[in-house]
Amino acid sequence: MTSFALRVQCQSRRGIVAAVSTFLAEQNCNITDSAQFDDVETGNFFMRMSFRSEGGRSIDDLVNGFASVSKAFDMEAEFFDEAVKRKIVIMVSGFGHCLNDLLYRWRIGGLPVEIVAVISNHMDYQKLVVNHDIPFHCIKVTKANKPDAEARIMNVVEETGAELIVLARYMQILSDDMCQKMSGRIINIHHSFLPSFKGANPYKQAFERGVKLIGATSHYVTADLDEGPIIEQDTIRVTHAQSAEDYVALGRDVESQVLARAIHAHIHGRVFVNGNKTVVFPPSPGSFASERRG
Ligand SMILES: Nc1nc2c(c(=O)[nH]1)N[C@@H](CN(C=O)c1ccc(C(=O)N[C@@H](CCC(=O)O)C(=O)O)cc1)CN2
Repeated sequence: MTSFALRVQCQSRRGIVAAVSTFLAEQNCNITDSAQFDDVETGNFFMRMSFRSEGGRSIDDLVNGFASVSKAFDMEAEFFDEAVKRKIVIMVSGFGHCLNDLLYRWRIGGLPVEIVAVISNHMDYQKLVVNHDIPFHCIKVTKANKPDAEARIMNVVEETGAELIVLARYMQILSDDMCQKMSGRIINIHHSFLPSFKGANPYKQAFERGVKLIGATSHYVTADLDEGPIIEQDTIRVTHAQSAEDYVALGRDVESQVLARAIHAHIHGRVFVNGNKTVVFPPSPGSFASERRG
């Protein structure tokens, strides 16, 4: 029995949930999980439903059948098969802890994606990546060659059919054009609890400010550096006795965990961009793939 999901966003009005659930029942589908959010400030409505098709309906059957409901409520609607793995490209610079964490989670089945390529502006992690039988591309970036370098990056994305780029501590600022072209399809991990300490060296900034908490933020990438819609965040405590170098070491785990949570939410269709914010629905039951030995 196939497990599908449906994402809906539209202007809020009465009857949306009733119309969608009635449609699914009429298609012999059994709803297994449902979440919705009615943003009274913006009038935007968001819904995500997981369901099992007990009548052998295909995605195309559902899309075609749903057209009248979608039109009636002027919806943006997307059906997807929850078993189909999203294709992702991971990008990294000099700090490889998030990449390493993602590769481990992927290897044990904890991150159900297809990693179609890893791209870096350094060679440090070429062996690690190739040892996972994943294509590795080293694309050096300078201020002079940035347009050409980004063209090569986009070539990898297009040739592999990647739906998502993950910046796993990739430390190059992407052009406005690339951010526009890939809007909602690039996730970054920033090593601070945004909006504090944007830009380069956030741990140094935090140390000089004398904070008692450091953190990490995963967000969609926009042209405005580290200003994109936030998907996930977390923090850990620090003390007066620790240095900025200590923060770098202490921050690794929280950065890796925050990024993994953000990617998990995105690939399961649980994240909706709502202006400069996001709506993030909780994981569906059983959505954490059964892990196996690493
Ligand atoms: N257009 C965007 N590009 C990137 C974003 C973003 O939000 N919008 N996030 C960054 C990641 N990042 C912090 O998380 C970050 C990366 C790089 C820099 C920076 O100042 N880089 C300098 C130096 C680069 C180098 O010497 O290697 C630069 O690019 O000129 C600040 C913050 C990823 N890209």
